[in-house]
Amino acid sequence: MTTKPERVVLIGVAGDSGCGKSTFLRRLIDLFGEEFMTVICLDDYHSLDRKQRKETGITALDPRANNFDLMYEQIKALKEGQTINKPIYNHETGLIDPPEIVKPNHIVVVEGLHPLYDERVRSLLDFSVYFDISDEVKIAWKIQRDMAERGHRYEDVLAAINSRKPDFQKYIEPQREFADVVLQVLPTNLIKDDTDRKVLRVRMLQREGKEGFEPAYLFDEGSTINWTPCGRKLTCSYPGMQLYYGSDVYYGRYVSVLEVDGQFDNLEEVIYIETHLSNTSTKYQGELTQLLLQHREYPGSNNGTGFFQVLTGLKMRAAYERLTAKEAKLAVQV
Ligand SMILES: Nc1ncnc2c1ncn2[C@@H]1O[C@H](COP(=O)(O)OP(=O)(O)OP(=O)(O)O)[C@@H](O)[C@H]1O
Ligand SMILES: O=C(CO)[C@H](O)[C@H](O)COP(=O)(O)O
Repeated sequence: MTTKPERVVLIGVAGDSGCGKSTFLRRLIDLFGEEFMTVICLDDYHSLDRKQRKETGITALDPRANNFDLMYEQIKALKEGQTINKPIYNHETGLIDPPEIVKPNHIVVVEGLHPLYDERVRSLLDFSVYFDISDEVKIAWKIQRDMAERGHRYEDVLAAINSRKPDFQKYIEPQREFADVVLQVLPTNLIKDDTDRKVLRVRMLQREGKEGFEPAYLFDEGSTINWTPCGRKLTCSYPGMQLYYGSDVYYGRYVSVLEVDGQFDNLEEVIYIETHLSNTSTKYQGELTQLLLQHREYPGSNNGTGFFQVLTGLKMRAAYERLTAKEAKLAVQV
């Protein structure tokens, strides 16, 4: 950590395992810097270890396998600037290790399965994102990772995903109602019956009416826009690229929706898209493109997943700047 923070800004990153949270966290570190930001993985609040879960048949997604009282107390303490003694869940052994000391930092990110599940924890968050990956894409990503990197068999990966599904639907998915941004990753509409899942349709749902959060928009705020970018300015090989902007109602609340379907052939040309967006919370024209270019090797950099992850990160930075400026202002007033 750099200096002692005046105001700890708390960010929630929610989603199932294998949905791109770690990639997003790397993008946040690029924006905020490692020293400035501390990540708390909520797996550390598992109250049942792997053996106990196996014996009881309770999954890690089930709230009964997690200690929300301790999670709340400790996250609240961090937000209040206090140091905590956080438990550690060891994914190698499946056991709960002795706790570690965590100090407050300017930005504290709580990431994992349940950052928005418990009403008390949720109320502490200053900004949140939920990664909503459709089953088709989730399977493709998980199979790719677990087979290539972890030596798992195709049938085992599929069985693992299916066995998580009931509790996922009961306890994890409903949290998307509470997120400020939901990133939906869906199969493309540009290729009929696509099974490759290389080309993706990605939607960024931005909550309307949150104080200080100004959703990004395409061309004209409040309009509905379908945009096929000019092929001379944005090179896209088959099946091309399609963008959309409009508003929708999500869990009974208004959201602004941005959508990118397709992939970028040439990342430098993303600037063309960026210049047609407003409220991006960039510091200079081209910053979004620059951030993407900085790590073209991150998964999804050539499509809407990377693009919207960067945009969400920029919105989090704006929230941080707004909240700390407000806090500083209040401090001056008293
Ligand atoms: N945008 C993307 N495009 C393509 N593949 C992706 C993308 N994001 C993630 N993946 C794939 O999914 C895998 C999991 O991503 P990541 O590690 O970021 O997820 P996670 O939510 O942190 O998972 P876990 O909680 O299990 O660690 C990556 O190794 C990669 O193979
Ligand atoms: O969904 C998960 C979050 O990452 C894990 O499955 C959960 O934390 C249990 O971990 P493990 O399988 O290593 O016992």
